[in-house]
Amino acid sequence: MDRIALEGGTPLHGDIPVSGAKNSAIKLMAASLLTSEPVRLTNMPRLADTRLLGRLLQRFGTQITESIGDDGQETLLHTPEITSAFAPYDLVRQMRASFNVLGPLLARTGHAKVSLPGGCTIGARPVDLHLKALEALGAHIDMHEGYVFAQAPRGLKGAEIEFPFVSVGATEHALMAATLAHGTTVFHNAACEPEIVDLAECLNAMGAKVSGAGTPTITVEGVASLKGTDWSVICDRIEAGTYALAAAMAGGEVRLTKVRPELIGILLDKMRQAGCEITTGDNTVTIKRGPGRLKAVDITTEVYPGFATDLQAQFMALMTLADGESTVRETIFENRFMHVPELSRLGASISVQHGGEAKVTGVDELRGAQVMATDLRASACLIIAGLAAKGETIVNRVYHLDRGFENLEGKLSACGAKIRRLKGDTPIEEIDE
Ligand SMILES: CC(=O)N[C@H]1[C@@H](OP(=O)(O)OP(=O)(O)OC[C@H]2O[C@@H](n3ccc(=O)[nH]c3=O)[C@H](O)[C@@H]2O)O[C@H](CO)[C@@H](O)[C@@H]1O
Ligand SMILES: C=C(OP(=O)(O)O)C(=O)O
Repeated sequence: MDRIALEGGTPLHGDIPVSGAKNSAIKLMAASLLTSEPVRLTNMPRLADTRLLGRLLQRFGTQITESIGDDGQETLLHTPEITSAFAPYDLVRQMRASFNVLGPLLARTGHAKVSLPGGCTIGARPVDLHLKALEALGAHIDMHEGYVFAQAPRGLKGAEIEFPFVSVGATEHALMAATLAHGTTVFHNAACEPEIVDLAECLNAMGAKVSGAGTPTITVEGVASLKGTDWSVICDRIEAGTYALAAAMAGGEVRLTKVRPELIGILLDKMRQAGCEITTGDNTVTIKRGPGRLKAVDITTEVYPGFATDLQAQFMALMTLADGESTVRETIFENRFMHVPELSRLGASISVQHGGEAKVTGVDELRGAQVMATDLRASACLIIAGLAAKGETIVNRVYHLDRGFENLEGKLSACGAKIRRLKGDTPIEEIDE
């Protein structure tokens, strides 16, 4: 398994282009199942998750062609016919969002058998809201041997659906299914994340009738069929935020390009409060940090437009070196502090309290050590910490990172970071060569 080696202490200078969003790309790929015509996704990130979902879609009969065009990397997905509506455990367990093929398969064919999902181990992450929403749309759902068996032989039908709490995945899942339902569906308490808007707009370009995406009430008038389209994947706000925090941690001056600054507004406010100098342009964000120490700032994760849970670990890394004590509250997932013991190996001072709260007391320095990446964003947090730690940090188990960050070493080393990938089982003693 690959590892990342970092030599901390070098300020970053340069441009970092932000890729298309993983969390949008994978839903858009699933949405392509809703039509027999080709869907061309541009500004596509090439990630372990997009590759894995591609393999799953191929099992259903999707033909996939990858190329490069005017809007970056492209993936053409074409499913003239669903040849199988079976999503096996081995593929679905590796990535939570692959469960979202259930709705499109069901809407298009009237039946599907999909394994219960896996994904980052940051909480129990049940799929009850997904299944209740599909049932409300008229699906008959059975579960046995770890599989969901769904049937709607006469098609799905529109319904009024109130989510008891906000779920990004359940909103996206039910939204896709509702596009082909008979009649009108209204979702209340829907998620408002930018990736939902991206999905809804792409579905509309395919001929769906979705309105209200980006607000808590989404209305979908079902249509008989959808057509193909070309769609540019929205920028990855989590990747953008991660590099903004990396620049703040390492010092120097970094300009993020191909980004929509308004999507990371809350993060940038928190970084300004901490003492970073931040300027935004139409599609750029510049982060500058001088030699002084940053100030401790508190954060609480919330649904969009609040502070993103997917940036909590990376922000905590920044706070480990800030002046004072900061409180980090995690309200979305019940087990998303797995990075804390790993940051402690680097010398951070953090105590986790009951109820999803961590107190971070800034220390004068971090020192390089071997650490273990436990999930995707935790991996990014360890990379950020390693950029400032004295000496060498080795991040083990980087396959998590490869799920969601395209060419991370390339992007950071282009700005002067001393970072490299150690392939496979390179012995630790060879690391200093
Ligand atoms: C692939 C993808 O887009 N992943 C993102 C998505 O995950 P995901 O879609 O899994 O996140 P949700 O918004 O659904 O989860 C929010 C909370 O609801 C709970 N829940 C969810 C569904 C359900 O049926 N029952 C239930 O109890 C979850 O356990 C969690 O505690 O949104 C999260 C919150 O912004 C992000 O951290 C993830 O990066
Ligand atoms: C938690 C994440 O991914 P997933 O939902 O696929 O596990 C993430 O992107 O941070």
